Amino acid sequence: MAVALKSTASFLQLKKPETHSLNLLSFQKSSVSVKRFAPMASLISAPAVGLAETFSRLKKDGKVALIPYITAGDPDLATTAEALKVLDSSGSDIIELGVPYSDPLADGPVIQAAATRSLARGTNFNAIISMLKEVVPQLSSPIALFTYYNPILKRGVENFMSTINDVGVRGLVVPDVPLEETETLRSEAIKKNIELVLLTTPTTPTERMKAIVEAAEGFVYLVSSVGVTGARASVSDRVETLLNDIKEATTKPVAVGFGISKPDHVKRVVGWGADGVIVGSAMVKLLGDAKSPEEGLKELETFTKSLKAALP
Ligand SMILES: O=P(O)(O)OC[C@@H](O)[C@@H](O)c1c[nH]c2ccccc12
Repeated sequence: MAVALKSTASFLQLKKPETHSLNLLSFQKSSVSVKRFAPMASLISAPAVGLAETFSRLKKDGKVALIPYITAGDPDLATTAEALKVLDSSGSDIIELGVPYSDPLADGPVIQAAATRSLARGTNFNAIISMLKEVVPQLSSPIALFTYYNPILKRGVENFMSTINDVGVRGLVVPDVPLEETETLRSEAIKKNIELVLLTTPTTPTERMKAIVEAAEGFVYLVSSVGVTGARASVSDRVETLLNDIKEATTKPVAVGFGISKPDHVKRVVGWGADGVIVGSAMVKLLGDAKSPEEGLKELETFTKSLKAALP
């Protein structure tokens, strides 16, 4: 599927709705988070730290956020649960967890294949939510859920936000909603304490980029190159200029993703002033290619540590 990611989600295409049913969950988290969100403690639990706050803590120490992405349910949800813990303890600062979707139009072959395998195994949204309910209390990194728009629409925006908030998700990345359509998403997200990350790309016109960064919560996601997700040989020099342009428009943190797969890439992007680096396909490939879940998790740990070591 060679659909190019042009400007933020200018490629919105709504597909047929899925058939998952809504499953509202409520649960209590650690005393720390209950204290932190005392007024809503009976309904809502969330990890102590959100995305924007994670960035400001790191910045104080001159550090840059490591943000791995993995697809939920590949090879299976039990392994995803373990992978989240491994990522968390190997130096990640925020973890982006992808909800597998049948028409992942911004994804390259690696993530597409992972989503296909995951769906073939029967992974669905409710199962991901149940898994997160168990695992989020064991993590110190906040989770940003990545999903295409259709699963949100299917459940209703308000219900979707409540559901993910109830299990402690702190951020949301939705690649196929144009800025003009994010209003409802954003207001419902804010009500439920979810930070809605917005994306800008090399083809986003400056004025539009300014509107995007103005509306972004948590951090600004700078897509490093046009096209779909997937490891690339190098990170384009243009990222430096793009980063400078964004930094002129906002003081919000900016994380760069798309094609970052090696410690060298990480160093380059950090040298250009990024506040965070997002690494997806390279992580997904390790888990997908491994002979066993155990082997995949070991490789994930080694790889995450090698990226962490490349950060300040
Ligand atoms: O896979 P890469 O090239 O490392 O890119 C990041 C990434 O995987 C993650 O953020 C992502 C997965 N699917 C996406 C679709 C659109 C934008 C971003 C994403």
